[in-house]
Amino acid sequence: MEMGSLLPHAASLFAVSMASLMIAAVLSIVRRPWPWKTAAISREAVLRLLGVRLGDVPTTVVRDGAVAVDALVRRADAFSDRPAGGGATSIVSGGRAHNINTVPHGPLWVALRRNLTSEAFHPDVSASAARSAGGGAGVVVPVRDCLYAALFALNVATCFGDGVDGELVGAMRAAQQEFLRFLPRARVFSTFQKAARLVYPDRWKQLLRHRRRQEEMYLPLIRAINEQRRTRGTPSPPPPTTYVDTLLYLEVPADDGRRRRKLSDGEMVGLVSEYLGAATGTVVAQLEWALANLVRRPDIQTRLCGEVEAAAGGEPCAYLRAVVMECLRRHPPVSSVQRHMVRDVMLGGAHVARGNVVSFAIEEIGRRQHGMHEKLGAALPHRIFFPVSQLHYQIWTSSEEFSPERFMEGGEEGVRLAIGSKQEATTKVKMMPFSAGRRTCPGMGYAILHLEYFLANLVTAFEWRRVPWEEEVDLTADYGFITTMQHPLRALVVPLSNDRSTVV
Ligand code: HEM
Repeated sequence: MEMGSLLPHAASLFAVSMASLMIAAVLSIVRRPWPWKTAAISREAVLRLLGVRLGDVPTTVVRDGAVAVDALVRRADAFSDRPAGGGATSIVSGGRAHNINTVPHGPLWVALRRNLTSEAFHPDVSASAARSAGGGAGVVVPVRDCLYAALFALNVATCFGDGVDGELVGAMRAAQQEFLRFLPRARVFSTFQKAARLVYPDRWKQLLRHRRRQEEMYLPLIRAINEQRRTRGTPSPPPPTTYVDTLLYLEVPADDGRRRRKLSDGEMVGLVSEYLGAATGTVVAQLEWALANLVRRPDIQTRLCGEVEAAAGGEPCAYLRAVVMECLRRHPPVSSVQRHMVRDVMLGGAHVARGNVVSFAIEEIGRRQHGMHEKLGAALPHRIFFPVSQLHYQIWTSSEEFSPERFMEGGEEGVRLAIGSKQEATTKVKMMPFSAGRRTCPGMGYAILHLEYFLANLVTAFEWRRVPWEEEVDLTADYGFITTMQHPLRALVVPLSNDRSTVV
């Protein structure tokens, strides 16, 4: 072989070896314990300095209701998918398995969502679970933890039935809360997962540990229900009475689009975790915000309690609904919703490229206050703002004030809670706490039922007062996965039936 023909070969060999050496060097640095941990500089900050943004995508923020509804409802085809990385099931399965929240729009989404709205929330299923959960509201000490325990127990009953051991319910609750606190950190695995796993090996192990714990708790219960169903199921299986029942019945489209298949264990665990998480955290946050406002405004509390007591016969309670609506407007538990763009679009005069994310600032839409986006943006890391210029603000009267009266007859006009269809999208949009369009929250009716039920009972059983030796209740928000009170509510709770007082 001539020297001339060897040279390019040697050069490419040299280049390959150098590249391998560099990759090995980078990996060995990345996998070593990071010295800057001790210097209080985060791994994310260093990677960002180097221009690496794992799990991050340029984001356009929409702060105007009309633009939001135009996109989410009228142009739903382009705005139907969320960005990847919203759930452990999809991350752990490398995008092969999903829950409702993460599955791309298509036949599987239709099947899973229809099952939740038409089967699990069917009055027969909810009623049987509600009966079994009887008295789940419990005793109120301390507010957030107590509400969480009560709502979680109720949702476990609607999910698995009433036979779940109390200790196991407690363990499931602790695991679910820990998992939800961890979930935002798993976002780095949503894109370039292999690289992210090398950079964050401990975080990846943590994610797998969370997932295993859920499997260990949920799968035996799911299998027991399946077994019961099979033994009772001759000649035909009994009608479903819980969410898990509906999932066991369900057949979803197979990948080939022609056949049907049953859900896998992984999918079931993900769907159960989604149900327990979505149905508990949001409602608890709303109830805590509502009670905090009632402590600050005894006049509203007195009117509410009076109305509920007078309506003991079961008439609708307009003021109770107004308090719930005002709470959803003023403190929506989900501050923004995101869409992953499947194609280039023009939005409110701005060009948004395929692959980018559009974030709809639904809290701001319900409050109509300039400057809010900076606060929300600061809480969500790595946001890039392309403000949409077309702002048709329909300002509420004193939008920061908690005023249920605006939802009573003669109050402010043009408010809709659900904006599902293209016809409805022509009405004025003043708030959208459950979002709008195809992926709007399927749990809206269920959530409002629970909010009214719990609130009505809490204000008629107790009086909620400010703790006299403490500061006024602080309404500062903590914009996490769900928007909660930064300083959990403490209130003096006086049972209305007798005179014992309890500080919670
Ligand atoms: C006050 C209570 C609640 C609020 C404010 C709320 C709000 C929301 C919002 C804003 C979204 C995102 C919609 C979008 O991306 O356009 C959502 C999605 C979702 N919510 Fe709720 N939610 C609540 C309660 C519930 C309950 C009780 C459930 C019952 C299991 C539930 C299940 C879901 C599910 C499965 C999704 C994903 C829907 C899909 O991708 O098709 N939510 N919710």
